[in-house]
Amino acid sequence: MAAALRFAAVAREAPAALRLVRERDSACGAARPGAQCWARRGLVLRCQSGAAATTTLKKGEAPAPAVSDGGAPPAAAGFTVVMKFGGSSVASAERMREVADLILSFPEETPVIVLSAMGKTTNNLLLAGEKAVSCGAPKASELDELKAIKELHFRTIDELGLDSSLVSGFLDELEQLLKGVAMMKELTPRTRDYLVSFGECMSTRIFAAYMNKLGKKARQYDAFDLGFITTDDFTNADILEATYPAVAKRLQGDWVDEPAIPIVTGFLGKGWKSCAVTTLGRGGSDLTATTIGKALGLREIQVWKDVDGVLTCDPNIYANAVPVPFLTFDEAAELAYFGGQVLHPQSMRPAREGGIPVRVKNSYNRHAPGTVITTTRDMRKSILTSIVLKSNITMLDIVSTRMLGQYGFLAKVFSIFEDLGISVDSVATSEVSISLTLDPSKLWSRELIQQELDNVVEELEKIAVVHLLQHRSIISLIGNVQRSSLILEKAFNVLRRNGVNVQMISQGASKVNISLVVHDSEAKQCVQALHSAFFENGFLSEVEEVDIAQKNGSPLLVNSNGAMHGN
Ligand SMILES: Nc1ncnc2c1ncn2[C@@H]1O[C@H](COP(=O)(O)OP(=O)(O)O)[C@@H](O)[C@H]1O
Ligand SMILES: N[C@@H](CC(=O)OP(=O)(O)O)C(=O)O
Repeated sequence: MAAALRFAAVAREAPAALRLVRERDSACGAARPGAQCWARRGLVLRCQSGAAATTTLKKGEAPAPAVSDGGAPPAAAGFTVVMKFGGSSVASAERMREVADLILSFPEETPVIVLSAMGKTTNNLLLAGEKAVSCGAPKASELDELKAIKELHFRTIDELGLDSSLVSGFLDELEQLLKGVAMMKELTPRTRDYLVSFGECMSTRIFAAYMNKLGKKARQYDAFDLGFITTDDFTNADILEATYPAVAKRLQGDWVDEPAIPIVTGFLGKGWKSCAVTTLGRGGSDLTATTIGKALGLREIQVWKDVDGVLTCDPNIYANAVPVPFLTFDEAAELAYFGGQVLHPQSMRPAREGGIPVRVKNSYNRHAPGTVITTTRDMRKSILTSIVLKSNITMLDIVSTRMLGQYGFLAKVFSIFEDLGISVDSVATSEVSISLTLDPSKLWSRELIQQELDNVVEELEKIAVVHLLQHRSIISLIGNVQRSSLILEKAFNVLRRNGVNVQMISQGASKVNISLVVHDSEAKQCVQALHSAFFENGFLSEVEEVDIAQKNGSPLLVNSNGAMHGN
């Protein structure tokens, strides 16, 4: 009774806020009530009471696009490139001016523009949501992060000479939403996705308005209304196949009706069952861009960042990192998957499938050549391409309690991970033992981490002796694994000289990545030492010299520092 009274009192205080959260979390409480939902080929269903959830599609299977006439897309609109600008590129009015100028400096292109949220807006939204859960409704309007978001967006609008009504509705709704979260004392993954969508929804509206003010016709799109159809895995949704024809049809159709540069929200989609706003995982705007590139069959996909391309290592770990001019999709995907934050882990897939080059450029230094990512490249002179660090991972050493020659051990181990829904990163095996690392992003994004680990260990202990090793790092050496002996020889020399013991080694089937597991406390120092050995001390020319000597029949000599030279 007391609880009911309290609830009624809160509801009176801010009914709009509660309604918002309830709408979000109801069966189909999408951003647009009654929004269309993609469910069956040739049918357009209204999303009501989860009606669309009646189909039996599995994850990865594609529902049909939201087109009921089944017609071919209209004549190609002539889009040539997609240009994605990340949060750092559009962090202020000044940056938006710069980006507009950059786009206009390519008059020969007909681009589709994808934007992320301004600056640190996504982080601020997430933090505001988390604080709202425990701050109490009256304080939700006073959260520092909300103030920072309001201040940034109003100031940007003011400095660009635009109308504040472009974002004021969003900012009011955002405040109501945070109050709602505060009242409910709960932030579900679904509400979290809706919450962060405000960032991209506002940045794209501001930028489109600014382009129009400059006299360049632009049209804003929310990806969840454009045809980005995803799984309902809130906070980390996968894009479904139906997205490609839906997006192509809409963008091309609109262009034919009235040409205007599309300005699309990155990072967002629409869950195919829930019809609610979903997000593609942090940094997901890269994936939005490559998806549009493939959908339209564009000549090139450009991702504009705040660095001169993909670098030889994370510049925050080691400032001597330098740009890598060329990468293959395989190399870029491994680099992203193993922790290189410069690209979203899934973003290479559409580009690879469409055979569309991806160019990583610096919006702060537009003339720098950047990195070009393609299907193949000349590997003859390539040894190591980049060093990537993924910290704070968990490693498991699993030793079978059965005797040698028992079959089915690996299968049993992996079925335990499958049953518990835990993803494995790197693996090294012998007949009776397995060492493996667990994907931290999968664990971090969920609660009860320790409990999950305890469950894994408990299950595994039924068939094996298990050692759980935490605070480990994976150092991934991305490069030409045709030269793996050379890479390993050099790497182990460096690590030995630094007194580091490698705890696990794994070379994936992709043949572009050798992973070494070390203790977290040694990891950064290892990356720095490896970087200076491979990239800073003439290693490549040293190897070339040796290659030539070997071709000429002279023996290979290695000195006490691990350096090689021909005779
Ligand atoms: N190997 C790497 N090469 C380039 N940048 C990297 C690398 N590893 C980590 N980074 C970090 O990634 C950042 C760029 O990615 P991101 O923040 O997603 O850019 P944006 O938000 O502009 O899309 C860089 O500022 C850099 O700090
Ligand atoms: N704004 C989202 C999506 C994104 O791609 O951002 P960025 O391009 O700034 O990494 C995020 O911060 O995750």
